Amino acid sequence: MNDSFDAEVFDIDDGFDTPIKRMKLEEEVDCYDLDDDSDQESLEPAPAATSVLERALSELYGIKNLIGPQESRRMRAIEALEDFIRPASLPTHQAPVTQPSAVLAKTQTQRRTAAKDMSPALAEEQLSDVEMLSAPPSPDPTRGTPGSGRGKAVSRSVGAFLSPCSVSHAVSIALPDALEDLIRAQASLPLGPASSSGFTNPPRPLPTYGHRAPSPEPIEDASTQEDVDPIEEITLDDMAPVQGNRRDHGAARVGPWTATKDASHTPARPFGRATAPMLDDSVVERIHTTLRSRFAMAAFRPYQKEAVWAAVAGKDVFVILPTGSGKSLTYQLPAVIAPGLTVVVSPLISLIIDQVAHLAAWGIPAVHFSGPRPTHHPTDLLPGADGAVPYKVCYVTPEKIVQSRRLIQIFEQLHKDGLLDRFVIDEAHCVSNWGHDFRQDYIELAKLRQSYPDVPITALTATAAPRTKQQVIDILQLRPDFTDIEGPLYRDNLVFSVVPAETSSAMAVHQQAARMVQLRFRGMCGIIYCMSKNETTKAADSLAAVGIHALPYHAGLEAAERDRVQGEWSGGRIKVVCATTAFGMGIDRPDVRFVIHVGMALSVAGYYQAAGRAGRDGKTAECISLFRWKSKAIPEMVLNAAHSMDDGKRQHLYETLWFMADTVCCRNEMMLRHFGHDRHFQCGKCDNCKREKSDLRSIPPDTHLGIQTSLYRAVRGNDGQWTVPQLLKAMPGLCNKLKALSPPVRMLAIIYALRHGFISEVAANARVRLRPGREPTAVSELQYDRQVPLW
Ligand SMILES: Nc1ncnc2c1ncn2[C@@H]1O[C@H](COP(=O)(O)OP(=O)(O)OP(=O)(O)O)[C@@H](O)[C@H]1O
Repeated sequence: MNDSFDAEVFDIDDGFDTPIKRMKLEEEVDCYDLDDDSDQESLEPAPAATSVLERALSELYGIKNLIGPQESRRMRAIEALEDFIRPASLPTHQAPVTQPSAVLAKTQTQRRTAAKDMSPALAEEQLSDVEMLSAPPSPDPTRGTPGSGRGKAVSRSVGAFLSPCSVSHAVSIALPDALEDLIRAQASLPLGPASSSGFTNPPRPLPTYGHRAPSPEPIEDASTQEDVDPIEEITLDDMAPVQGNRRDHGAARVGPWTATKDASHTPARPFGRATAPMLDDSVVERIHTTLRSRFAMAAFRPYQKEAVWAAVAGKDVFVILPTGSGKSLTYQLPAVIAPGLTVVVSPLISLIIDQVAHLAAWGIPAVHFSGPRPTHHPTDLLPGADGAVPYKVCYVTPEKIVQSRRLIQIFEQLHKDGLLDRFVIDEAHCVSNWGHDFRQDYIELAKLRQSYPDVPITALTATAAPRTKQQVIDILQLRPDFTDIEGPLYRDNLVFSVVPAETSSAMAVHQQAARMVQLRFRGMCGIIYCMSKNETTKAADSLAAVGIHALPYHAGLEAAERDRVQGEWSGGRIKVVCATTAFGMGIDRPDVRFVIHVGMALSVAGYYQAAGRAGRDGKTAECISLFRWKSKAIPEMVLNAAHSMDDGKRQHLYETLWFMADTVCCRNEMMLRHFGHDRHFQCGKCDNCKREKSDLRSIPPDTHLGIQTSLYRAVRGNDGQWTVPQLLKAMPGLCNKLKALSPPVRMLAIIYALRHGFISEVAANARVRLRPGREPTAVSELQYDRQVPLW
């Protein structure tokens, strides 16, 4: 195994901006707490190690506060971290998957200095530690450093445990971010309760703990180590992404989510990555001052710093952060600092108006060109006699920036004068037809790079799966060295559940939703998402019938009426809006406690986007989908998908149906998988994590094969004359095994068989027939995973 690790060593007292050394290590390095007299036998993460673990877990799995005094929790945490950093299962040509960044060091000098202020006994111990650490490495790699008996930085393939106050030199590999941000994140992120249901896998013992490390090597003076190899600065962008899930159980997932393993997909990626370029101290100071004085914010949220730094450094930036995480600041703050104008392309007029109002409230001059009656003329953007631009931020719709010749002329003029600072493409997933909200005009934004090659571009979105992301990068022609910022998309305050609708009638579902609001969310603020404009009015009527005042909102309303509804809602005068997805992106009321879908979202990403309106204040909020399994519209949709939808839309439909029907897999895991995070995860809060019994889980593997075979035969037997609804209806009669399945599971069985090619669709005259596809496959060949449902 030739795996080596790129590691950086930092002096703890100098902060973590500049590594004092970069080195290559042949093996991973654990750092033990030197103050722990009991040696490695009772290795306990010191506080900083706990922070490191928590951060890693938060980054990777969205799990917070998992590390507690209980051994089992700790072990689960360590198991998770181990999975994160252990390279053993990676192909040898790959670099470690995560940033080789966080490294702690307490120099001997510092320890000697510290000893001066200690009591004689402590000082003696401290100095003895220093002496001990100065000792040359043990000639016997299987023994500890001579005379130590205490923890050392030792090579082993488990984890990184760091203690800032007691480790002499420690090297960590695999932590995703600078420690400075770790501490900030720890300070600013509320820690949610640990998952009550815990992980699906039983916690494993830690066999390597308590064993004497095989190859202790102090990393005290890296320059004397043979494996030191000065390396180019490594950023996360240089790192190869994870190839699949390095946990055995996750690699074998089946279901629509495995589609991300198709050759046409980019590989899965790790949670959370970002790297900030270096900036002059004066610039850094200015950024912090601006944050506090102009935006009245005390500190950056996670990942904002990296994005702001990169923008200020003039780089192209791609930011994928969760809904409500504060993406706007990542271009607004650099816009304030830069000398010229920042142009923001945003898809919705309501969103634009909202942003301009926010900036006005902070005293930042902003203007917009959107809608049929703009309030400004493009020449208003030109600099005055003093040469300064009157507006720092200009919002435009994609249509405007593409079509308005006058506006284009002004941008060209500003560009010539060196006053066009940056283009920002908000909701950048709209560029991609793989995205859930594709907008034709966004494609035209490709011209920005062609017309203004030297003007940097920022792309922002909360919802870009890998394929979408790549398409956005290609279309916008981001420079190869663009700064790539991805935060974990998991929001731990959102509780997802899918509730079967009592009947298939739309009216009954609206009434069910109204009762739910009346009983569970009375007096709270929320949104009811409907599938059609018509439905929004009917849903509002149903709420009125139970005494809850709600207003409808959809794109068909007059602009003034839309503004009125949004104003009433944002101003807190009405609590509930029944809306189509027109009321979505950018809606930023903090205290939305529930989002109920009475109609099916058209994609998982769209669902995430809509649900993301909830809980933006960080407090718990519920995202409920009332799903009409009994509705004939669902098989119709599957039926139509084959001949009327392109591959992307069909994939979205299958995934969404799967998301709704799956009663085993954590809802958050399904969403994260959609976004390319191929990891096993349980939030412990969603309906599936809390569910004790599932008819999916109860199907044993051989039955899966039986169902597969039955489907295959059934379709063949009828000479391919089956339509999807016919088959759904006939299924219970076709095979005993299918009889037992509920309608959702039957639907999943069909989707599964279609996705995996056991049956194939043939579209003819707007009807779809099903034909047998490839032979049913033994479950083992499908790498069946006992932890997750086969369909
Ligand atoms: N560092 C910060 N400190 C405090 N508040 C912040 C910070 N950054 C952003 N916010 C606030 O968080 C809220 C959400 O920010 P923003 O609208 O930029 O989110 P977003 O990531 O664009 O969400 P969405 O994708 O849902 O539109 C805003 O009210 C914003 O003012």
